[in-house]
Amino acid sequence: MPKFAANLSMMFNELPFLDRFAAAAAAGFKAVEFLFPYDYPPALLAQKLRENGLQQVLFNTAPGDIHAGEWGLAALPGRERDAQADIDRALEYAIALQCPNVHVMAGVVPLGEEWARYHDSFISNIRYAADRFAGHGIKVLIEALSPQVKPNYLFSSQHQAAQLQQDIDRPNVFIQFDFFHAQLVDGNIGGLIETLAGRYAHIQIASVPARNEPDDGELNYPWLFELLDRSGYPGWIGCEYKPRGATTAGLGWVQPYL
Ligand SMILES: O=C(O)C(=O)[C@@H](O)CO
Ligand SMILES: [Mg+2]
Repeated sequence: MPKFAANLSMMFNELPFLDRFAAAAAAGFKAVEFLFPYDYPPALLAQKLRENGLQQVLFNTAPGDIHAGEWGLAALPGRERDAQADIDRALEYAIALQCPNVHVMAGVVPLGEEWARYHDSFISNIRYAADRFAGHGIKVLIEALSPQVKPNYLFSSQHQAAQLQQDIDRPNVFIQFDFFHAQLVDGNIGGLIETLAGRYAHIQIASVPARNEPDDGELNYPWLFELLDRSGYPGWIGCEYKPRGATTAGLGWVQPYL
């Protein structure tokens, strides 16, 4: 049976952020993920999780200067100190929130820059994160982002993610397999579920192409959920979608699984 985590950055947006925990629990979710915890002290977020009987299953390292076009620092040559400080800060939150996965965001490669230099910085910073997190049993996740959402991100394909994972060569580094991006870039989601089995530790879902509830569009989600079960996927599935209307009104698709 698939296990679903509410994404509190996208879902329950009708409410202030700290109220979304209770709303997710009231809707029947047992786990949550979100992009960034850094506006709140770790103890406050831990309290929200505890009060609502929720498990935190994923968050990201800080994005850097979003207004300057940054979306993660781990691949940026010359920014190693900042990237590693962000990784250290994420580790503090992961420990406080008992969160098993942290997505370490790579960053954007500006046009005209040499991709290989960014690749090498990414490998080195992800190894740093993996070694820091290993003693705490925390996994480092890397995620391919489609150009439609994040142009010139370091990597966009699941095949690149798999190659990077191999190059990084650390046992606690896994792919964050987002079906929305994967369908836009690679297709063949069923084939990827099977060929990459064991190499992804977290999944995210949304309809394609609208990125709404996973009950419409190109992907047949009930079929994919069965395939994930058959493939023995043990992890969480993050609901990283933009509700078409009120969040609770769009939860019909998840009712059989909660
Ligand atoms: O955009 C996504 O997809 C994510 O999962 C974010 O965490 C990173 O852009
Ligand atoms: Mg995602």
